[in-house]
Amino acid sequence: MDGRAVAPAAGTVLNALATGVGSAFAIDLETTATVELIDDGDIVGEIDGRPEADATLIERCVALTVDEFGTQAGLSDADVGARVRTESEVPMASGLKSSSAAANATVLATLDALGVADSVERIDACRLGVRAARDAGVTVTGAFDDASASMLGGVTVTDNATDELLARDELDPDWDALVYTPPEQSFSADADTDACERIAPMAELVAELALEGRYGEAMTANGFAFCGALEFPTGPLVDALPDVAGVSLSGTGPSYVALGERPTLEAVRDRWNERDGTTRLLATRTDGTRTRPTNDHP
Ligand SMILES: Nc1ncnc2c1ncn2[C@@H]1O[C@H](COP(=O)(O)OP(=O)(O)O)[C@@H](O)[C@H]1O
Ligand SMILES: O=C(O)C1=C[C@@H](OP(=O)(O)O)[C@@H](O)[C@H](O)C1
Repeated sequence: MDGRAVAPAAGTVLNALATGVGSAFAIDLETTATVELIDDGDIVGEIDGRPEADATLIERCVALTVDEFGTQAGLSDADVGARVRTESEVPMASGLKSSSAAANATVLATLDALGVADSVERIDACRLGVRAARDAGVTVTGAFDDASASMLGGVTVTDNATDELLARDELDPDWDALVYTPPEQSFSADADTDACERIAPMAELVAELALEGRYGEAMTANGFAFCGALEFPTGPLVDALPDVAGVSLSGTGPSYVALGERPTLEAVRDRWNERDGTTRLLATRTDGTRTRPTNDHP
């Protein structure tokens, strides 16, 4: 039994490391997961092109999904094994939610392989991936904000302490996303959480703006606050202002993301291109994670 699913990456409106409340939006960079269920009891993961990277997250996603839904699919989970593989356009540990995209794609691909993808609510599938991320130790809060944006598309606001969806909305359809990724990596699990918690009053203001639908202003305030706490440069934020709708450090960095109309973002791209690293102009996504036929290559 084979399954396949594809999930988008996301950018940050509000980093949840200060208060547990976070907000993110889906962007058009994708991770595809392929799951083959077999009966030898072992679950083995592989990350395309990254043999050294840790596949625990995707292995745990398959295991939890089979535990939860295998019986409904008529399987006895004791014997269920799997080969799971991800192929990804999302740079890893760069603040663009590679872990959420990998987890969502893997959970949905497993549900697809079990033949139950259409009978499981997407938000419940998302919560399974968040559990796997906590078990694999790749997250601080569980990152339900990032995971829900990637699973549902659009923009979400969540409370990661309770895995509650506080809001789901669509961004201005005229906005695209510009993403600048410096050459280094920054793993969420290594972030300075004490420094983030000190800026909780700023995060509370950002949450208010986000819950009023003022996503652009929210993310700019988030950007300056978290660049301060996590000691990332504010230069890329200033490069993008005042013309963009919003600009922020994405997650725990090192990427930055701006929202706005395409001509504005093209001008910012010229400035960000003078910095070391990669700049991408991407669509935002209103759709989230979805299954894909196994013969439909990415
Ligand atoms: N394509 C992938 N397949 C499997 N696991 C992945 C993939 N991408 C990321 N991960 C997991 O997520 C971790 C990175 O998560 P994190 O530090 O939160 O970065 P990000 O901000 O990109 O989500 C990696 O160490 C790996 O365990
Ligand atoms: O691990 C976590 O709990 C989180 C990590 C951060 O994202 P990145 O994984 O992109 O750094 C942050 O934006 C998010 O709100 C919560």
